Amino acid sequence: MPPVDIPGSKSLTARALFLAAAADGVTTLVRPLRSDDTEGFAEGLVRLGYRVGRTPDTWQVDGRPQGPALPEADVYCRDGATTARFLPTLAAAGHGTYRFDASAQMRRRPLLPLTRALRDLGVDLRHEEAEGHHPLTVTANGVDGGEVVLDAGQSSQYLTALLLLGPLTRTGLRVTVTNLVSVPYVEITIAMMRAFGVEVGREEDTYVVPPGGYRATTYPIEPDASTASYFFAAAALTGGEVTVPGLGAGALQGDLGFVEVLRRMGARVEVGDDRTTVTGTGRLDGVTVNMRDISDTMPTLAAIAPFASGPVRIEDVANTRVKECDRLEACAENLRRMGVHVTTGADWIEIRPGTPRGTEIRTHGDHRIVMSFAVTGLRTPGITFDDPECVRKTFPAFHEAFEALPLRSGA
Ligand SMILES: O=C(O)C1=C[C@@H](OP(=O)(O)O)[C@@H](O)[C@H](O)C1
Ligand SMILES: C=C(OP(=O)(O)O)C(=O)O
Repeated sequence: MPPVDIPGSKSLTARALFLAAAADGVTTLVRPLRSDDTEGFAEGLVRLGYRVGRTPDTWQVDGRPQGPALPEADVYCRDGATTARFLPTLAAAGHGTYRFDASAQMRRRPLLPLTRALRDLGVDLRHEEAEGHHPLTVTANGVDGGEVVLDAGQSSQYLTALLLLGPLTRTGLRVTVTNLVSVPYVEITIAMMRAFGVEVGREEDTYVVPPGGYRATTYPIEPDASTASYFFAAAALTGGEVTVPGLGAGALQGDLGFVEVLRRMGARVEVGDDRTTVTGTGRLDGVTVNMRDISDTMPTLAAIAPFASGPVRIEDVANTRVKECDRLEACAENLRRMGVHVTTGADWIEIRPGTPRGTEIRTHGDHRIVMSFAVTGLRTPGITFDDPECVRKTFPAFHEAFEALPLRSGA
């Protein structure tokens, strides 16, 4: 079957936009993700006074090492946590008054450890309503730098934001981290900072970022590995085969590791230099897996879990409760509505084998709940969604692309 064309990585696109805006010239992003999150990020840059040009396959950003071009701006971050956490951090390095707000969903999500760290660095940052949530205003006057301690147990994005800020400070930054989740996302950040000319040092739990700014470059965006997980899971579930070009052994994204979970369950997996193929074998074993590093793929696994021959237990995923929705509960709720036996704890979920019944999935406005249970729909007739279009966050054309897969089976 023809290879599946997966759109660009949300995480790489957001970081590349930040780095491009902060760099010392014009940066070109090649094949960026065009979705609500990344359009929102680019629009936020424009509101701050950056120039973002577009061709069908590229975005060009005129970097401004001195910070936003406008002395005042009001930025709406939509549902995007990368936008809502990275852009105020970028603005802090400039000079002006910048207000950030976000959707109701994003307003509920936390950012206090990041805003505390920014305040510890001398940034004047005020929350308008609830402490540690949007909306907020940054009255920026550059950042001197120094040392901060950060609890990154809810989100690695707090650490990424501070690392990205480091080279824009006057003296550099040392960030000591406790409880870090989603470690591979920090590795993406460090690799991308290197591509823009900055080497992050490491002394045990302390990340050391030198001052000196970023160099503009041309940056190709990998296909999104979390998005690819739905297509790989579809192959494993139906006995079909899916190849994704552009994601291979050299990929930056930890979420490609989801294929190793499918391999443990019985699928055939080939990770080449620049492509990955998953082939379903008809076997899908139960598994116990720690998903702390790859928790965006927890719902993908939960959605195929009832078809495994034994229980599927997913551990160490407490922070999935502070994503677009409480994903542990949303997965449990929807599986139970399908008649599947599920138990959950503070940071785990266990799903027993069963035969899911068709139902309307309660999406809670979460793109991953839709895309995950679309995979269940390959084997379960009658699955519909109360908000199918919330996939716009990362993959507006998901339904068309998924429908085009020749994988539907009752097998
Ligand atoms: O830095 C990033 O681009 C992301 C980090 C992860 O978040 P957490 O660190 O909050 O787990 C991931 O879930 C999110 O989709 C994207
Ligand atoms: C958690 C997610 O997004 P973010 O935190 O970037 O809003 C996600 O895409 O699954």
